[in-house]
Amino acid sequence: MGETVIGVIGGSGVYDIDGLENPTWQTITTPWGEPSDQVLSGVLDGVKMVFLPRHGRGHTLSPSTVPYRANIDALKRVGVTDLISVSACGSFREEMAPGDFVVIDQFIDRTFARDKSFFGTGCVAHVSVAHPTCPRLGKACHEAAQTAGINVHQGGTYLAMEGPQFSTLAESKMYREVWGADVIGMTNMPEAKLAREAELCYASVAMITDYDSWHPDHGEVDVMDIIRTLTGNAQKARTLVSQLPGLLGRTREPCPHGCDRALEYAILTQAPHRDPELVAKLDAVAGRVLNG
Ligand SMILES: CSC[C@H]1O[C@H](OP(=O)(O)O)[C@H](O)[C@@H]1O
Ligand SMILES: Nc1ncnc2[nH]cnc12
Repeated sequence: MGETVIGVIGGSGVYDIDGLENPTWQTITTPWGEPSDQVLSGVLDGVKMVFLPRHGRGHTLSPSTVPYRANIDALKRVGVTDLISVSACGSFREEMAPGDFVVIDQFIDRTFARDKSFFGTGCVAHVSVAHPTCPRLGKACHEAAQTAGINVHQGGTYLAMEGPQFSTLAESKMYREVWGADVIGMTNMPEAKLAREAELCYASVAMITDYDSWHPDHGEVDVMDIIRTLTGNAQKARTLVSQLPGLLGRTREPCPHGCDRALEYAILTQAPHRDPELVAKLDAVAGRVLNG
């Protein structure tokens, strides 16, 4: 049994969280560069919580320049065990309306201009992302959203696009009709893959802001409309987060789905052939298996 430390990555519109006891903004140094911002640490209902605004306070980082590896390393380094990502998304489903939340369970990764792994030459690892989110944590997010009175959908496929421009109409229709995606955003990849490599339980909550461009009655995405919906969504997200300590508890058992042991058999490079510099950089992410 270990201590629960809840991590929250706040997407567009979510630059802080409410109600933390002893809130402190702290600078975390990582071997992967600077995280998006300082992290806000504190205690909520007796459970440690750490918050990181994905685009930085003031929203200075674009989806392609968010330092995903530094962010995940920093959260792992400060002890996060259970990581919840909240993100503004477009919807491909009539019933997933602006203002609704969707607990994501699958991804289609269309991003191409980002570092996608902590591993590489000198320390090669292959983790499974067949089930890229933690079902236990996803269930807690669903319950938290219901308790918070949010119209929430359990399960959905998130298409991660590179951006920063929104999709063309042809892309929007293809993602929806041919590929079967439910929501679209620009940031959950490689975040989810990196969280798995760092052996973190990861759940993603999509906050729907718009119908992308496919919907005949809604026309194209308008950032002013998104921002209007985002403000209400951000408050709902903070209410959802405030329910999580009660649902997750102060202590945790090993993840029943194995998220916290994802690297157990994943590293292929034999010990004498590992690059000591890369191994040193992996201290937080993979120290459990490399130095254990
Ligand atoms: C607000 S418009 C597009 C912007 O919002 C989403 O950000 P996040 O996923 O961090 O909430 C989307 O991915 C784009 O970055
Ligand atoms: N339609 C959309 N496409 C990509 N990212 C988004 N974030 C919010 N709405 C979006």
